[in-house]
Amino acid sequence: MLGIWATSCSRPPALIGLVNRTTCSQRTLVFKPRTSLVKQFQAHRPYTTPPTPTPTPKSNNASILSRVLPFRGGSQNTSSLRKIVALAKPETKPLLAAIGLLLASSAVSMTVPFTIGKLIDFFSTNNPQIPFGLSTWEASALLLLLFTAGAAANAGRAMIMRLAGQRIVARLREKTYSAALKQEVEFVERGEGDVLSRLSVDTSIVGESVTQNLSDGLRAVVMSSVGLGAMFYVSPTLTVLMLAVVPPVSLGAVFYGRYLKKLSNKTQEAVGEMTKVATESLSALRTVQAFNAVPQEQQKFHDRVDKILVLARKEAIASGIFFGSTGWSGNITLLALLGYGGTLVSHGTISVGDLTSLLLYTVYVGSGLQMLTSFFSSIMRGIGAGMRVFEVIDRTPAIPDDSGLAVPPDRRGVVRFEGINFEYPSRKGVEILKDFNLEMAVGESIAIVGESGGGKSSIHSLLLRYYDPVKGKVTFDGQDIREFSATSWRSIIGVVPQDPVLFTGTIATNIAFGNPDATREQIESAAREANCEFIWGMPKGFDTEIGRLSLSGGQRQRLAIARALLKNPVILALDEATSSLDATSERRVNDAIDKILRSRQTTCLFVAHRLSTIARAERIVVLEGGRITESGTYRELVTDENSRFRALMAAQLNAAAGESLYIDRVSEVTPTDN
Ligand SMILES: Nc1ncnc2c1ncn2[C@@H]1O[C@H](COP(=O)(O)OP(=O)(O)OP(=O)(O)O)[C@@H](O)[C@H]1O
Repeated sequence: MLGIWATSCSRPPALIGLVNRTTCSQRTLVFKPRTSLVKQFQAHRPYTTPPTPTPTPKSNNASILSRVLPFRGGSQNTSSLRKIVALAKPETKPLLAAIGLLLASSAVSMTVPFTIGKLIDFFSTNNPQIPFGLSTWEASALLLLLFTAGAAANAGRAMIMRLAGQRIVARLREKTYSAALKQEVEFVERGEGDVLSRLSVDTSIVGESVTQNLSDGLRAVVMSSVGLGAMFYVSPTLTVLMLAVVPPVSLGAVFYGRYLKKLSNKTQEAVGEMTKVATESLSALRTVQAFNAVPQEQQKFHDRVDKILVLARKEAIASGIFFGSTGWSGNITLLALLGYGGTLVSHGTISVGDLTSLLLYTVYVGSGLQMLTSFFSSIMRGIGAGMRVFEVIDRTPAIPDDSGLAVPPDRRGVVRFEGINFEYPSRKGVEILKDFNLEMAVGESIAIVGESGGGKSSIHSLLLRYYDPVKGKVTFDGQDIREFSATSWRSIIGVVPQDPVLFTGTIATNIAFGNPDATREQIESAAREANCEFIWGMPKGFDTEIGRLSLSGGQRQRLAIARALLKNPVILALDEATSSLDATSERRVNDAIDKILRSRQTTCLFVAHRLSTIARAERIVVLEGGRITESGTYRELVTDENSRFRALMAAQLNAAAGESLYIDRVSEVTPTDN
């Protein structure tokens, strides 16, 4: 009886979560861009997400629910529950159909114990009577039809529910993904949003809780209530005897459920730690192998896996005790029922068939109660997962991308950084830029130089509105760029990052990234302008898959330049890779830059490290202590013996080679217009 339902119980929810999380972590390894991963794990400073406003419950029902549900953060629970229910709204029709089918199939299965009882009585009496005056064949055919209809209804219910669940998950994933893509980079890149696991694991849990759980929960309610009613009908005394076992088992289930939830949370955390270790070392496999740190990394991973095992052991012991004791108490009740029921049969109070029906109904009620227990724990998990998912969906990005004015694509204007103070949200109090001022005329090219970590790339981040300044403003044509919609503002800027990311796809789709409507001609022309001649040398040319290529730093940079040029940008932000390129690559990149400077009216802001690039800019500004300390043409700064620029470049060049090498190199460079 109880033993039967206990052993038939599926894997505890916590374990399901564990498996899913592991799968998700594997996905993380595949899809996460390397740079952001490394940044995520190298960042030791905690980043606090802006608090999500806690919605207040609107209806009385909601506040009642919040008191009933044993979960922290009542109003968030109810709001999450409400949103989960709202998600199921488009599926109302299929869900209603499934509920109808569920009731039909449950009604059929509830007749099984009754039918078996009647069959036993039928075969054990001398003069059997079939109800409604049916013949044996007719009764058999009717039963066969009934059970077939029940099975068909059950199959239909399962299919409809599963499909509806998957559609809900799909919608939820898309909503979460588009909400995540609109967040400011800080939220996603620093991993605080934990977007990937919300996207894969939490959305599935929510989908399960609306469909599978709803279906199981309803079935459980039908099974236990109808079963109980039938039992009272057959024998009230025996029913009361059987019910004696319910309170202790329910109490045990509550304690077990809570313990399981606690363990499950700890397990999720431990799995998260394990994933972090694996992601870190796998994304830096070259370093791990170069330093022969494989055993060290294995040990780290082993420690995390061990932690999960310890928790799994606790969970195994708890579930063993719970299911063992419920099974034991169930079987004892069964014995008591059999003993007492047997006496009633021998006294002729009830028939053998009635006793059998009663025992079978007891099993149904038991299964129903068991299902209700897991139904509630799954609902709890669904609500918890929903809270995590809706946190992303409902989050207002710090820099909204679609509100604000549109910038006409042909608008030209002066770009000004005016009295900017800037610090990263994760490093409050550490000022990267202090009263930073810079004016860029239309079509002017400026190279920013300065010490590593001085804030050069941060200027690009402000220009692109990945962040907003704490004080001051960036203006374009006299207008604060915060007045523009971020999407529209970014559409006129071409970006060449330090470490360009190439996406899965062909060379052509990568150059056309963000410009899916670009023609092949436009793509080829941008590639030509960016000196990407290597593409024509490939057997499949522009249709070569990126995944199969191992491109050099210079090639990647030129592809990124082509990608930026295809946008026909008004402003070009180029962040030069710190690592040096080989002489040919450097020349090809510089030639491409030259072409842009000569042929376009594009305002260019270079974060430059190489002398050969720096020399190409019309103006060089030196960034020190968060502000510009020097500005001038290359020749002006290089010929001024006391210039900060000279000192900086000298320090950056090989110190061992000394001043002479520096001077040699300086004299090798032939600036364009300076
Ligand atoms: N997202 C971030 N959150 C917190 N701090 C950051 C972030 N990005 C950069 N920093 C820090 O801000 C400072 C300036 O960084 P930035 O990348 O702008 O310097 P940089 O001059 O471009 O350096 P490099 O020449 O080495 O590329 C550094 O101390 C860096 O560690």
